[in-house]
Amino acid sequence: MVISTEGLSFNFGNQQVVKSLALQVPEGSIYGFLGPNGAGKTTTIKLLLNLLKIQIGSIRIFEQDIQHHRTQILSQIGSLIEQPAIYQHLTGKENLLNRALLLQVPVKRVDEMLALVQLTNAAHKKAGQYSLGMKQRLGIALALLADPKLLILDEPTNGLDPNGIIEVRELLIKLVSQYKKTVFISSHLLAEVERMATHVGIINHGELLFQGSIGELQALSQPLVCIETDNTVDAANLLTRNGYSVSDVTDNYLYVPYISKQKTADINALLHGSGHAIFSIGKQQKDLERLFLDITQKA
Ligand SMILES: Nc1ncnc2c1ncn2[C@@H]1O[C@H](COP(=O)(O)OP(=O)(O)OP(=O)(O)O)[C@@H](O)[C@H]1O
Repeated sequence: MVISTEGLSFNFGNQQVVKSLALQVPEGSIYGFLGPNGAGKTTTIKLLLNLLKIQIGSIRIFEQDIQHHRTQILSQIGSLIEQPAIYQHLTGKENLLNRALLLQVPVKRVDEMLALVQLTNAAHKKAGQYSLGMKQRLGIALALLADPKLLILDEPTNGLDPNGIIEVRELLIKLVSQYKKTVFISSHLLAEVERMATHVGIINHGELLFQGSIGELQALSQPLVCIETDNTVDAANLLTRNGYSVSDVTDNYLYVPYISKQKTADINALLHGSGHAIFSIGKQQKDLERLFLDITQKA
């Protein structure tokens, strides 16, 4: 594991904002750390980066305890929390050159990083004139300058337009697939990370409610048969009278728990035989956003 925490808890005064967290972040993963606003994501990230002092529990990064190997571990982590620290009056390239000098990184990395985050054409433009998406990418380039093995990003897509979100997403996928990095990314929107995350941790009120691969998360949701028909209320009553349970009814659709292909065909025949027009019928996995809301609202 690249990150593993045990019994990690944190209080602000008498408010417990992180509760006995056991994070497991595998090497080479894009780990989506999800939770609604105020769930405790930023606090957890600050603990991982040693910006807040551990009160209870332990953190191991690269299989080493952060309290004993702080400098060594942190030199291998690139991070972006809240707004990237960018000098607005300097160009993108000057920002990177500045940091490269500070970190004693070979200057040729600057052009490589500009190319990686697709800012080569904007290298000589003042960072203050960058769009939000460009600033985030510059922030990621700054975080990558020292070639860290692990990238920790706190809500990097916050406030970006759909194009900006896609650009950041594609960059992160490239970092993992081509450059073998591990990426830990927090978000309050599942939709933003579900297309890139390989693993997910869902936190609410400081507690980890789910952790696993994206496949394991999907497997939690029960598949449904989604039926598009003319009179959904009548159709739902007919199905109920015939022993089917109906999960949901809307103006155009009704949903029945999926049992088997044969049962789906039986439902189709039953509705059709009773004069209902079936416009479409098919198996549907509950969408992840719904599942995310279910998980976070139960807590
Ligand atoms: N410095 C602080 N002093 C006191 N309470 C704090 C402090 N920082 C955060 N909190 C509280 O801790 C809780 C968790 O906050 P945190 O910022 O970790 O959540 P989050 O999941 O990152 O939310 P967001 O998406 O809104 O940033 C919140 O109730 C917040 O008000």
